[in-house]
Amino acid sequence: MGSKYGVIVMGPAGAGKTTFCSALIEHLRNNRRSCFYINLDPAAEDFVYEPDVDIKDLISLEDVMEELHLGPNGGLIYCFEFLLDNLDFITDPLETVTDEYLIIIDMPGQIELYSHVPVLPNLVRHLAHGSLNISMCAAYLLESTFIVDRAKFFSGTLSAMSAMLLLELPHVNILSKMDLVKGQVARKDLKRFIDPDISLLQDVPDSGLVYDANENLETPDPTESQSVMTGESFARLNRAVGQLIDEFSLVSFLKLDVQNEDSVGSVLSYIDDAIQFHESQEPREPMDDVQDDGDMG
Ligand SMILES: Nc1nc2c(ncn2[C@@H]2O[C@H](COP(=O)(O)OP(=O)(O)OP(=O)(O)O)[C@@H](O)[C@H]2O)c(=O)[nH]1
Repeated sequence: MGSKYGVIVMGPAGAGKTTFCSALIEHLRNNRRSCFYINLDPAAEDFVYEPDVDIKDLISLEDVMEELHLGPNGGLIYCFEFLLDNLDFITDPLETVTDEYLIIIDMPGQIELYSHVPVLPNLVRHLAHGSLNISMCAAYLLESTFIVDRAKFFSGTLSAMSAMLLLELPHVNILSKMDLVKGQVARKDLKRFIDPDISLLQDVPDSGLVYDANENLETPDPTESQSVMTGESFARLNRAVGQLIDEFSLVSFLKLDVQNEDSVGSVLSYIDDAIQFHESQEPREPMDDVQDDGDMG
Protein backbone atom coordinates (compact mmCIF):
# COMPACT_ATOMS: atom_id res chain seq x y z
CA MET A 1 0.00 0.00 0.00
CA GLY A 2 1.27 3.50 -0.81
CA SER A 3 1.84 5.88 2.04
CA LYS A 4 1.89 9.02 -0.08
CA TYR A 5 -1.12 10.64 -1.71
CA GLY A 6 -1.27 13.04 -4.59
CA VAL A 7 -3.48 14.80 -7.09
CA ILE A 8 -2.28 15.94 -10.48
CA VAL A 9 -4.24 18.97 -11.68
CA MET A 10 -4.62 19.14 -15.45
CA GLY A 11 -6.68 20.83 -18.13
CA PRO A 12 -6.50 23.25 -21.04
CA ALA A 13 -4.88 26.68 -20.78
CA GLY A 14 -6.71 29.03 -18.46
CA ALA A 15 -9.07 26.35 -17.11
CA GLY A 16 -8.32 27.52 -13.57
CA LYS A 17 -5.76 24.90 -12.52
CA THR A 18 -3.52 27.17 -10.43
CA THR A 19 -6.54 28.88 -8.87
CA PHE A 20 -7.96 25.46 -7.97
CA CYS A 21 -4.62 24.42 -6.44
CA SER A 22 -4.64 27.57 -4.28
CA ALA A 23 -8.24 26.92 -3.21
CA LEU A 24 -7.34 23.33 -2.35
CA ILE A 25 -4.33 24.43 -0.30
CA GLU A 26 -6.45 26.96 1.56
CA HIS A 27 -9.14 24.38 2.24
CA LEU A 28 -6.59 21.84 3.47
CA ARG A 29 -5.00 24.44 5.75
CA ASN A 30 -8.38 25.43 7.16
CA ASN A 31 -8.95 21.79 7.95
CA ARG A 32 -5.53 21.26 9.49
CA ARG A 33 -4.36 19.04 6.69
CA SER A 34 -0.88 19.42 5.23
CA CYS A 35 -0.05 19.64 1.58
CA PHE A 36 2.99 19.64 -0.59
CA TYR A 37 2.63 21.86 -3.63
CA ILE A 38 4.58 21.16 -6.81
CA ASN A 39 4.45 23.52 -9.76
CA LEU A 40 5.32 21.85 -13.05
CA ASP A 41 4.29 24.75 -15.28
CA PRO A 42 7.55 26.43 -16.29
CA ALA A 43 5.60 29.47 -17.49
CA ALA A 44 3.55 30.03 -14.30
CA GLU A 45 4.50 33.12 -12.35
CA ASP A 46 1.89 34.29 -9.88
CA PHE A 47 1.16 32.05 -6.94
CA VAL A 48 -0.98 32.71 -3.92
CA TYR A 49 0.98 29.95 -2.16
CA GLU A 50 4.66 29.53 -3.01
CA PRO A 51 5.30 26.04 -4.40
CA ASP A 52 7.44 23.68 -2.32
CA VAL A 53 8.98 22.51 -5.59
CA ASP A 54 8.95 24.68 -8.69
CA ILE A 55 10.14 23.40 -12.08
CA LYS A 56 11.38 26.94 -12.79
CA ASP A 57 14.18 26.30 -10.28
CA LEU A 58 15.32 23.44 -12.51
CA ILE A 59 14.81 24.89 -15.95
CA SER A 60 13.52 28.10 -17.44
CA LEU A 61 11.15 27.98 -20.41
CA GLU A 62 12.38 31.39 -21.49
CA ASP A 63 16.01 30.19 -21.63
CA VAL A 64 15.02 27.02 -23.49
CA MET A 65 13.07 28.98 -26.11
CA GLU A 66 15.87 31.47 -26.53
CA GLU A 67 18.83 29.09 -26.59
CA LEU A 68 17.27 26.23 -28.54
CA HIS A 69 15.11 28.45 -30.76
CA LEU A 70 11.97 26.59 -29.80
CA GLY A 71 8.41 27.88 -29.60
CA PRO A 72 6.41 27.71 -26.36
CA ASN A 73 5.03 24.20 -27.00
CA GLY A 74 8.32 22.67 -28.16
CA GLY A 75 10.04 24.45 -25.28
CA LEU A 76 7.59 22.99 -22.79
CA ILE A 77 8.10 19.44 -24.07
CA TYR A 78 11.86 20.00 -23.81
CA CYS A 79 11.43 21.17 -20.19
CA PHE A 80 9.51 17.97 -19.36
CA GLU A 81 12.07 15.76 -21.06
CA PHE A 82 14.73 17.56 -19.04
CA LEU A 83 12.71 16.96 -15.87
CA LEU A 84 12.48 13.25 -16.70
CA ASP A 85 16.27 13.16 -17.06
CA ASN A 86 16.61 14.91 -13.69
CA LEU A 87 13.88 13.27 -11.70
CA ASP A 88 15.79 13.61 -8.43
CA PHE A 89 14.75 17.24 -8.53
CA ILE A 90 11.20 16.18 -7.77
CA THR A 91 11.68 12.75 -6.14
CA ASP A 92 14.26 13.78 -3.50
CA PRO A 93 11.98 16.31 -1.78
CA LEU A 94 9.08 13.85 -2.00
CA GLU A 95 10.99 11.14 -0.11
CA THR A 96 10.24 12.82 3.20
CA VAL A 97 6.59 13.60 2.52
CA THR A 98 4.38 11.43 4.73
CA ASP A 99 0.80 10.22 4.42
CA GLU A 100 -0.57 13.26 6.28
CA TYR A 101 0.25 15.33 3.23
CA LEU A 102 -1.68 15.70 0.02
CA ILE A 103 0.79 16.22 -2.80
CA ILE A 104 -0.67 18.69 -5.30
CA ILE A 105 0.89 18.85 -8.76
CA ASP A 106 -0.02 21.86 -10.90
CA MET A 107 0.38 21.13 -14.61
CA PRO A 108 0.72 23.38 -17.65
CA GLY A 109 -2.23 23.85 -20.02
CA GLN A 110 -0.75 22.62 -23.30
CA ILE A 111 -3.15 19.86 -24.26
CA GLU A 112 -0.52 17.97 -26.26
CA LEU A 113 0.64 16.81 -22.84
CA TYR A 114 -2.69 15.04 -22.34
CA SER A 115 -3.09 13.60 -25.79
CA HIS A 116 -0.11 12.00 -27.49
CA VAL A 117 3.20 13.12 -25.97
CA PRO A 118 4.52 10.35 -23.66
CA VAL A 119 6.33 12.56 -21.11
CA LEU A 120 3.39 12.88 -18.75
CA PRO A 121 2.54 9.15 -18.58
CA ASN A 122 6.23 8.47 -17.92
CA LEU A 123 6.32 11.00 -15.11
CA VAL A 124 3.09 9.69 -13.60
CA ARG A 125 4.24 6.06 -13.84
CA HIS A 126 7.41 6.99 -12.08
CA LEU A 127 5.61 8.79 -9.25
CA ALA A 128 2.84 6.22 -8.87
CA HIS A 129 4.72 2.99 -9.52
CA GLY A 130 8.35 3.80 -8.79
CA SER A 131 9.86 3.64 -5.32
CA LEU A 132 7.80 6.63 -4.20
CA ASN A 133 4.63 4.60 -4.77
CA ILE A 134 2.34 7.62 -4.59
CA SER A 135 -1.39 6.86 -4.72
CA MET A 136 -2.52 9.38 -7.26
CA CYS A 137 -5.67 10.85 -8.68
CA ALA A 138 -5.95 12.95 -11.82
CA ALA A 139 -8.18 16.03 -11.73
CA TYR A 140 -9.06 17.37 -15.19
CA LEU A 141 -10.54 20.86 -15.29
CA LEU A 142 -12.73 22.22 -18.04
CA GLU A 143 -14.14 25.74 -17.94
CA SER A 144 -17.89 25.79 -17.36
CA THR A 145 -18.29 28.61 -19.90
CA PHE A 146 -17.55 25.96 -22.56
CA ILE A 147 -21.13 24.79 -22.20
CA VAL A 148 -22.26 27.90 -24.05
CA ASP A 149 -20.55 26.47 -27.13
CA ARG A 150 -21.45 22.78 -27.36
CA ALA A 151 -18.77 21.95 -29.92
CA LYS A 152 -16.19 23.40 -27.56
CA PHE A 153 -17.64 21.53 -24.60
CA PHE A 154 -17.56 18.17 -26.39
CA SER A 155 -14.10 18.78 -27.73
CA GLY A 156 -13.04 19.50 -24.13
CA THR A 157 -14.78 16.28 -23.08
CA LEU A 158 -12.72 14.37 -25.64
CA SER A 159 -9.52 15.89 -24.27
CA ALA A 160 -10.55 14.84 -20.74
CA MET A 161 -11.17 11.30 -22.04
CA SER A 162 -7.81 11.32 -23.73
CA ALA A 163 -6.13 12.19 -20.41
CA MET A 164 -8.09 9.41 -18.68
CA LEU A 165 -6.88 6.86 -21.21
CA LEU A 166 -3.35 8.17 -21.31
CA LEU A 167 -2.67 8.22 -17.58
CA GLU A 168 -4.76 5.28 -16.35
CA LEU A 169 -5.21 6.91 -12.96
CA PRO A 170 -8.32 7.35 -10.83
CA HIS A 171 -9.77 10.42 -12.44
CA VAL A 172 -12.20 13.20 -11.64
CA ASN A 173 -13.41 15.67 -14.24
CA ILE A 174 -14.29 19.12 -12.99
CA LEU A 175 -16.31 21.97 -14.48
CA SER A 176 -14.46 24.98 -13.12
CA LYS A 177 -15.50 28.63 -12.79
CA MET A 178 -19.10 27.73 -12.00
CA ASP A 179 -19.61 31.29 -10.71
CA LEU A 180 -19.46 32.44 -14.34
CA VAL A 181 -22.52 30.43 -15.38
CA LYS A 182 -24.46 30.69 -12.13
CA GLY A 183 -28.00 31.86 -12.80
CA GLN A 184 -27.49 31.66 -16.56
CA VAL A 185 -28.13 27.99 -17.11
CA ALA A 186 -31.19 26.15 -15.85
CA ARG A 187 -30.40 23.27 -13.52
CA LYS A 188 -31.90 20.69 -15.89
CA ASP A 189 -29.84 22.07 -18.79
CA LEU A 190 -26.69 21.98 -16.69
CA LYS A 191 -27.36 18.34 -15.86
CA ARG A 192 -27.04 17.49 -19.56
CA PHE A 193 -23.43 18.68 -19.41
CA ILE A 194 -22.56 17.27 -16.00
CA ASP A 195 -23.42 13.81 -17.33
CA PRO A 196 -22.81 14.60 -20.98
CA ASP A 197 -25.96 14.04 -23.01
CA ILE A 198 -24.75 13.24 -26.48
CA SER A 199 -28.04 14.29 -28.05
CA LEU A 200 -26.78 17.84 -27.43
CA LEU A 201 -24.42 17.18 -30.29
CA GLN A 202 -27.31 16.86 -32.70
CA ASP A 203 -28.00 20.55 -32.31
CA VAL A 204 -24.45 21.73 -32.93
CA PRO A 205 -24.73 24.16 -35.82
CA ASP A 206 -22.80 23.34 -38.96
CA SER A 207 -19.86 25.72 -38.88
CA GLY A 208 -19.07 25.31 -42.57
CA LEU A 209 -15.66 24.20 -41.38
CA VAL A 210 -13.10 23.90 -44.13
CA TYR A 211 -10.30 21.45 -43.73
CA ASP A 212 -7.42 20.40 -45.87
CA ALA A 213 -8.02 16.73 -46.57
CA ASN A 214 -4.57 16.21 -48.06
CA GLU A 215 -2.47 18.26 -45.69
CA ASN A 216 -0.23 15.32 -44.85
CA LEU A 217 0.53 14.38 -48.44
CA GLU A 218 3.84 15.50 -49.83
CA THR A 219 2.49 16.58 -53.18
CA PRO A 220 -1.06 17.70 -52.70
CA ASP A 221 -3.17 18.08 -55.78
CA PRO A 222 -4.35 21.70 -55.63
CA THR A 223 -7.61 20.77 -57.31
CA GLU A 224 -8.46 18.21 -54.61
CA SER A 225 -6.78 19.53 -51.50
CA GLN A 226 -9.76 21.38 -50.05
CA SER A 227 -12.83 19.69 -48.71
CA VAL A 228 -15.74 21.42 -47.12
CA MET A 229 -17.31 19.64 -44.20
CA THR A 230 -20.93 20.60 -44.27
CA GLY A 231 -24.37 19.18 -43.80
CA GLU A 232 -24.54 15.42 -43.56
CA SER A 233 -20.80 14.77 -43.16
CA PHE A 234 -20.67 17.20 -40.23
CA ALA A 235 -23.69 15.57 -38.64
CA ARG A 236 -22.10 12.13 -39.16
CA LEU A 237 -18.90 13.28 -37.48
CA ASN A 238 -20.89 14.58 -34.51
CA ARG A 239 -22.80 11.31 -34.26
CA ALA A 240 -19.52 9.38 -34.28
CA VAL A 241 -18.06 11.63 -31.55
CA GLY A 242 -21.28 11.22 -29.53
CA GLN A 243 -21.13 7.44 -29.88
CA LEU A 244 -17.51 7.43 -28.74
CA ILE A 245 -18.34 9.44 -25.61
CA ASP A 246 -21.42 7.32 -24.97
CA GLU A 247 -19.58 4.02 -25.30
CA PHE A 248 -16.79 5.26 -23.04
CA SER A 249 -19.55 5.98 -20.51
CA LEU A 250 -17.20 7.03 -17.73
CA VAL A 251 -17.27 10.75 -18.27
CA SER A 252 -19.07 13.00 -15.86
CA PHE A 253 -18.17 16.29 -14.23
CA LEU A 254 -18.08 17.71 -10.73
CA LYS A 255 -19.05 21.35 -10.32
CA LEU A 256 -16.43 23.64 -8.83
CA ASP A 257 -16.82 27.15 -7.50
CA VAL A 258 -13.49 28.07 -5.93
CA GLN A 259 -15.09 30.91 -3.99
CA ASN A 260 -17.31 28.45 -2.17
CA GLU A 261 -15.49 26.50 0.52
CA ASP A 262 -18.11 23.72 0.49
CA SER A 263 -17.69 23.27 -3.23
CA VAL A 264 -13.90 22.95 -2.88
CA GLY A 265 -14.39 20.54 0.05
CA SER A 266 -16.81 18.44 -1.96
CA VAL A 267 -14.40 18.15 -4.92
CA LEU A 268 -11.60 17.25 -2.49
CA SER A 269 -13.69 14.49 -0.95
CA TYR A 270 -14.23 12.97 -4.43
CA ILE A 271 -10.47 13.12 -4.96
CA ASP A 272 -9.83 11.49 -1.56
CA ASP A 273 -12.42 8.79 -2.33
CA ALA A 274 -10.98 8.11 -5.80
CA ILE A 275 -7.53 7.65 -4.30
CA GLN A 276 -8.77 5.40 -1.47
CA PHE A 277 -10.95 3.32 -3.77
CA HIS A 278 -8.13 2.78 -6.22
CA GLU A 279 -5.75 1.88 -3.43
CA SER A 280 -8.12 -0.74 -2.10
CA GLN A 281 -8.57 -2.25 -5.57
CA GLU A 282 -5.18 -2.57 -7.11
CA PRO A 283 -1.95 -4.11 -6.01
CA ARG A 284 0.81 -1.83 -7.20
CA GLU A 285 3.58 -3.10 -9.36
CA PRO A 286 6.53 -1.22 -10.73
CA MET A 287 6.34 -0.67 -14.48
CA ASP A 288 9.02 -2.23 -16.67
CA ASP A 289 10.23 1.06 -18.08
CA VAL A 290 10.63 2.74 -14.71
CA GLN A 291 13.50 1.96 -12.39
CA ASP A 292 12.93 1.75 -8.68
CA ASP A 293 15.88 3.83 -7.60
CA GLY A 294 14.44 7.11 -8.82
CA ASP A 295 16.83 7.31 -11.76
CA MET A 296 15.24 7.06 -15.19
CA GLY A 297 18.67 7.17 -16.73
N1 LIG B 1 -14.53 33.90 -12.33
C1 LIG B 1 -13.59 32.97 -12.11
N2 LIG B 1 -12.37 33.15 -12.62
C2 LIG B 1 -11.45 32.19 -12.38
C3 LIG B 1 -11.72 31.04 -11.61
N3 LIG B 1 -10.62 30.28 -11.58
C4 LIG B 1 -9.68 30.94 -12.29
N4 LIG B 1 -10.17 32.09 -12.77
C5 LIG B 1 -9.44 33.06 -13.59
O1 LIG B 1 -9.08 32.43 -14.82
C6 LIG B 1 -7.77 32.84 -15.22
C7 LIG B 1 -6.89 31.61 -15.38
O2 LIG B 1 -6.78 31.00 -14.11
P1 LIG B 1 -5.53 30.09 -13.73
O3 LIG B 1 -5.80 29.50 -12.39
O4 LIG B 1 -4.25 30.82 -13.92
O5 LIG B 1 -5.68 28.99 -14.87
P2 LIG B 1 -4.63 27.86 -15.29
O6 LIG B 1 -5.43 26.73 -15.79
O7 LIG B 1 -3.68 27.58 -14.18
O8 LIG B 1 -3.88 28.60 -16.47
P3 LIG B 1 -2.59 28.09 -17.30
O9 LIG B 1 -1.60 27.61 -16.28
O10 LIG B 1 -2.15 29.33 -18.02
O11 LIG B 1 -3.06 27.03 -18.21
C8 LIG B 1 -7.27 33.81 -14.15
O12 LIG B 1 -7.53 35.11 -14.59
C9 LIG B 1 -8.12 33.46 -12.95
O13 LIG B 1 -8.31 34.56 -12.08
C10 LIG B 1 -13.05 30.88 -11.08
O14 LIG B 1 -13.39 29.90 -10.41
N5 LIG B 1 -13.94 31.88 -11.36
